[in-house]
Amino acid sequence: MKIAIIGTGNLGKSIAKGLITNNAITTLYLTKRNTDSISEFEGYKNVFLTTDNVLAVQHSDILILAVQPSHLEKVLQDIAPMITEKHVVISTVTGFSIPKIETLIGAEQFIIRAMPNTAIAVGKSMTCICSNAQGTKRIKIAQAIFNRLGHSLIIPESQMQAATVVCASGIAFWMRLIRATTQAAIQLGFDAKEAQELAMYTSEGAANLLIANGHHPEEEIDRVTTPKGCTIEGLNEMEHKGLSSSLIQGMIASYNKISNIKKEQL
Ligand SMILES: NC(=O)C1=CN([C@@H]2O[C@H](COP(=O)(O)OP(=O)(O)OC[C@H]3O[C@@H](n4cnc5c(N)ncnc54)[C@H](OP(=O)(O)O)[C@@H]3O)[C@@H](O)[C@H]2O)C=CC1
Ligand SMILES: O=C(O)[C@@H]1CCC=N1
Repeated sequence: MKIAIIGTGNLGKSIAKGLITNNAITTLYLTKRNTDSISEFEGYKNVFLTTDNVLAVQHSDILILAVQPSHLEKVLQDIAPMITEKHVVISTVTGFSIPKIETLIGAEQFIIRAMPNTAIAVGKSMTCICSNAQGTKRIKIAQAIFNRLGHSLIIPESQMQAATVVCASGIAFWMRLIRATTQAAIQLGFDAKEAQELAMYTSEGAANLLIANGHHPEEEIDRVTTPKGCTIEGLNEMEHKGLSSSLIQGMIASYNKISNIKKEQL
């Protein structure tokens, strides 16, 4: 696949790492205005770094847009004349709707929105995908890319804002939970490195139990909470202090912020 990542920042670099590690490219063009900060990708076979978005578009079939929301309109205006029927345009940009992308490059183009997360760098992204009417003809290509770099789900565009919070911001939320678990483990006597090891692999085990068994989390919790034991004591104390409630409220705040980002684009 001939892929270009337009805007190789935090997310773009993560996607590039995932694509390179998984041998998912024929050529890969990585663009940003200052390419010094992506010099780590120099020297990879068939990977090209450039400040020239138009050049990247001309040499690629799949265009992954990963600039900040306020930069996307100008980027699309610049590359629109170069976009042809060979291109599939995949935007990862938060709050920038498909109808708005259509007004800038044309509704006849294959337009897909994808919401991956930074775990794409290690082939473990949960990526939600939607498309315009034309893009439904190419959505399998996007799914193939994102399934190679993790797990994907096709959703209606109306759910993209929620998917951004749960999956993309979700990485940061889970990191904070893992950090808090690590801090507790240190207080309970482990050194910092061991504490993080315990937190990381226990959270991986919890997720894998659900993935493998398809159970509801409470079913797995019931297997751990020995009557009158230490686990239910800890869980109930966490709930008295608002663990579930603060997570839910944080995610709703995150969701509402995206509405403001959208208004700023109007
Ligand atoms: N970070 C994440 O985990 C996720 C981010 N997203 C979305 O992805 C997008 C990028 O986010 P993130 O990676 O965090 O942001 P970054 O700021 O890290 O990356 C954006 C990159 O775009 C480059 N850029 C800006 N203008 C241009 C231009 N005209 N041409 C080419 N490149 C340009 C910038 O580099 P330079 O200034 O050198 O040009 C910068 O490195 C956002 O829209 C965000 O909502 C979605 C899911 C997850
Ligand atoms: O924080 C943000 O706005 C972007 C979108 C989701 C992850 N990072």
